[in-house]
This record gives sequence, structure tokens and C-alpha cells, in this order.
Amino acid sequence: MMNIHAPSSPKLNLVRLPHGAGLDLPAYETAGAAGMDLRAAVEDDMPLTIATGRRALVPTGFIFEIPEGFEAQVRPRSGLAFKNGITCLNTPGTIDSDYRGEVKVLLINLGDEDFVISRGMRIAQMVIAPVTQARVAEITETSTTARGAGGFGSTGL
Ligand SMILES: O=c1ccn([C@H]2C[C@H](O)[C@@H](COP(=O)(O)OP(=O)(O)OP(=O)(O)O)O2)c(=O)[nH]1
Repeated sequence: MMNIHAPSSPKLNLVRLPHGAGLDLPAYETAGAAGMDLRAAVEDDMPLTIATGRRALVPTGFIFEIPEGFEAQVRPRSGLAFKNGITCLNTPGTIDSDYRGEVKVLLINLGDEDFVISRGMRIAQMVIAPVTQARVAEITETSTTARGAGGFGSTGL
């Protein structure tokens, strides 16, 4: 598909697994899309039904090599969420750059009806984002600020 990304964009290597045979590669569906859609690698003759209130780990059929310094965030698709109550339970799912297993999507059905996932259905989207790893240091006292410990609505409505 089209995309606006420069040649210097991070490169995402994918390895297709046997059950991913024939599936479209994850792709940006419009020129300015932030996320690439992920497809369900369920068997053709065995669609997956997620009963209302239940969850399922849905295979994508690919191993991703997320470039170092980046992560992938697996997020729900708003259409599925709005129309069917289907969302990612652990949103945003985190795909680490050192993960070499199959990317899977943890869906939950919060809708009123059972939901059937067929092979190739676009079930979620994945955003590639830069990551910073902090250097953790234990100290005995924090610096002082105007906010202090105020939070959770302390500034009013
Ligand atoms: O929606 C998701 C979330 C995670 N993963 C994979 C990639 C990620 O790198 C790995 C570990 O995820 P996470 O760190 O969220 O899991 P954990 O529960 O902390 O397990 P672990 O101890 O394996 O890190 O699982 C997915 O395929 N899909």
C-alpha cells in the first residue's frame, strides 16, 4: 500500500510462518496511516468465534523483527470496537524489539453478540514507535515542585 515514509524510515523485517501462507503483509491502508493493520491467521475452514465476554489470542502468522530503539504497539481498530465491542484486552500490546516469537493479538469481546474471526480479517493495528530506556537510580529525596503530590484531579475541573 501507499505510505508517506521516507527511505530512512525504520525497516521492519518479517518472517512468514507456515500458517501465514497467502496472507497479505501487514500494511498501512492509507498514505498517512499511523498503524499498519494486522490480519488473523486463523484456519480458512476453522473461523474463530469469540463468545460475548470471552477473550482469545489470535495469531498473525508472522514473526516481526522490530528495529532496535523501537517498539510496536498493538492497538484496537475503532470500527470493530464501535460496531462489535471487539477490542485489545492489553491495549496497547507491547512488542519488544528482541521478541522473536509470533506476534499475537489478544482480543476481548465486550459486545452483546458472539464475534466470528475469519482468515485474513483485519483485527488490530500496529504502530511502530521510538523507545527510550531510562537509567534507573534510587535516591533518598525528590526535588520539590509546585504540584508536589497533587494528582488525580487536584487541579479541579
Ligand atoms: O499483544 C501482544 C503483546 C505481547 N506480545 C509478545 C511480544 C512481546 O515482546 C512479548 C512479551 O509481551 P509483554 O512484555 O507484554 O508480556 P509479559 O506478560 O510481560 O511477558 P514476558 O515475561 O514474556 O515479557 O509478547 C504479542 O505478541 N502481542
